[in-house]
Amino acid sequence: MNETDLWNQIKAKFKANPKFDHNTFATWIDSAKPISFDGKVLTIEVPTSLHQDYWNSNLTSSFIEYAYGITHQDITPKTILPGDAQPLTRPQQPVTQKPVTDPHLNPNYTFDTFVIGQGNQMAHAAALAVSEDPGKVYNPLFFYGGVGLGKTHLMQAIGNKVLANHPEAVVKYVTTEKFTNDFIDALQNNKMQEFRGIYRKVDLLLVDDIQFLANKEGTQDEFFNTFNALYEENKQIVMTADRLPNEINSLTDRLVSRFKWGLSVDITAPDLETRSAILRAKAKSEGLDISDDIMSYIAGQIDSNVRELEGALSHIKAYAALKQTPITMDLVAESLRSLKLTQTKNPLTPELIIKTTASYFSVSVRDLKGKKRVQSIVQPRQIAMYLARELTDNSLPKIGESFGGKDHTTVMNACKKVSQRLGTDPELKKQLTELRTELKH
Ligand SMILES: Nc1ncnc2c1ncn2[C@@H]1O[C@H](COP(=O)(O)OP(=O)(O)OP(=O)(O)O)[C@@H](O)[C@H]1O
Repeated sequence: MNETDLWNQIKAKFKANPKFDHNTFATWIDSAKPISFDGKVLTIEVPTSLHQDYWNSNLTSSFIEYAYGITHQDITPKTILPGDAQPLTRPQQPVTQKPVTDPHLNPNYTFDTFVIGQGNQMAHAAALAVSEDPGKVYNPLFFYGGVGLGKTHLMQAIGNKVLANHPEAVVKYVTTEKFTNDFIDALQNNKMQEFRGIYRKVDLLLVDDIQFLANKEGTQDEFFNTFNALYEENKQIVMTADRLPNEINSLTDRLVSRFKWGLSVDITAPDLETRSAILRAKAKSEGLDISDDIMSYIAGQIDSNVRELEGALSHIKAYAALKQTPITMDLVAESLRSLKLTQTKNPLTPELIIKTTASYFSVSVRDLKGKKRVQSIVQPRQIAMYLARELTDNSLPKIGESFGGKDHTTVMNACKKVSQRLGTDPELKKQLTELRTELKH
């Protein structure tokens, strides 16, 4: 979906909501122009900085809700002012006859930016081979391993390379969650033909986090059929998971055996040397001046995964900017200490929010996760859902799961109810403030 289609659909939802009257709509919403959409952020241009402020305080949460309803993705708005927009580089005419589908690839996830080391060498080699000869060498290619070790990066590097070599190729990256949502959406709206048209006409299908197929029989069936259709046409399939296919709970045998047709490669945690090399590459790309000693020190301190290594570097960068000092060993040590403190201090999860909200309102956790419809339970439950949405980055379906397996629409409606009541109920505002303070302690 491009920015204009998405924006038009979101705009229609604003228009249909009586909360936004004609004037509000015309002044704040209709005056915005869609600029770009990268799969996560829809950039819109608004006429003045006043509009930006108004968007930030009054429209953002509805926007996110509507965007989720349309795409089943967490999409946030970014407002910019006239003149801020990058000049459009897109050609006026389509250069090829290729169907216009967004591959959803991060352009930074390339082979050039991937540091090879112990733990990912084999995965890198397999990825490169597949990108040079898709559909021929290892099909399917399956990466497995722990979080933040570069599986998504490598998988998308294949996509970027295939597109660079063959601009006409149709490449599609999806998370398993997105595949599942698309499938359910197609079923509910009688759009299976369209769904199959999209998924079975790609040259390269990249599916991330296959472990989320666990316990989803219907989606597994459809995935099996998609897999077969592509495989028979020699189209390349690449998948990732946090474990081997046969270790994924209730993954049907026929899928497990299909996945074994190709090559499964694991990615393991990088050693000290590789971590230092990754840090050096990241620091260079961000123009940071950090000595080798300091680099090794950081790599020695953060030994979990590459995502945390990147997080530590950003933290150090921000810390140095804040203190307006160069990056010295002392500054790094202090910065990492503060990072570790915030990490242990603030593990906000829906579970913790449920527990805190339950004790605040003197109701039980079980009731908040249950189905009782009495007001004394329903309101705390809605408040807990609202806070989980606000204070964690869990998706609506994930939050629903934490509340005893509720549907994402239930969470969405709860957030909506709380937002609406906030305008008229000062007591609710006070309760939310107190809960937020308690949760941040
Ligand atoms: N070898 C590497 N060289 C450069 N960057 C890397 C490397 N490995 C991982 N990264 C970076 O670390 C971050 C996390 O990697 P990625 O998202 O690919 O992990 P993942 O294995 O898919 O994790 P998850 O299962 O949690 O999604 C990304 O920003 C990625 O660019």
